[in-house]
Amino acid sequence: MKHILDLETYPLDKPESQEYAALVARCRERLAADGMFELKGFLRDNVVRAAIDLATPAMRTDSHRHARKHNVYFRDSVEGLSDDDPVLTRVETVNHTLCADQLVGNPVLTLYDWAPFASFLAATMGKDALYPMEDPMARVNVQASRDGEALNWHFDRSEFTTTILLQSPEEGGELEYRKDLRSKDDPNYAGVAAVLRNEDPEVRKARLTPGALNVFRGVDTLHRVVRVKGETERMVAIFAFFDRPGVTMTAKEQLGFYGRSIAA
Ligand SMILES: O=C(O)CCC(=O)C(=O)O
Ligand SMILES: [Fe+2]
Repeated sequence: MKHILDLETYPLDKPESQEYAALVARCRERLAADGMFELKGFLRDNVVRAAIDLATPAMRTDSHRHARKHNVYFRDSVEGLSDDDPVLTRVETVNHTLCADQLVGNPVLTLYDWAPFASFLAATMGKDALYPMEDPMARVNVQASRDGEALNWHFDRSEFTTTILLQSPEEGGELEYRKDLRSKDDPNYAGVAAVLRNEDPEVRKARLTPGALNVFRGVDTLHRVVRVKGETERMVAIFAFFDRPGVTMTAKEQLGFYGRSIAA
């Protein structure tokens, strides 16, 4: 793993060490303060390059182009809101996805299956454990956004999202986010509508660095990727972990997300 990750700076292989404890503490502080932490240079530069080179040809020919209109909840309706409520304004998302079965040999999969990675993420999130999925498609995705495209405003369905940016576009592609916009007890619809109108001064923009590990609390943090501009596509690896082992998607979910389905 030392050829893939910078284990001198980020000693994920030494969970008993003081350095590991200090790293976990730093990540937890950032999560509490910013709703996000970023570990720059986590994936080694030559590995980032290899991950891009391996994914790019398949991205051109085999990726699933997913274009959809959705609201921030990815739901058709929300109890207590009329269908024309500004909170349910539909925004457009376009991106291109490669699934784990199309990433064979890619170092992002090697990282995903390395158990200390899941343990480290769990520790930063204050969880006892996290487990990789058993779904042959959903485990790891590499998503590309091309000129004029982006993942639009949404809350995540899972509590945390774990990504590594592989390639930045020439322009755009930043992660724009509004921390703690809602909570379990308060959906803050007025606040959601204000962000959608571009009227919330607390929205922040993070320019992610290729190779950096990024973890954020997307369940209460409204976020989007800024529309990409230019020839170079934005490419990001997205890692799916759950707090129980053996999670899979149904065939219907696979079809909905990826336009095809394969059995686990
Ligand atoms: O592409 C990114 O940086 C964010 C991805 C994201 O928000 C998601 O997968 O839910
Ligand atoms: Fe998200």
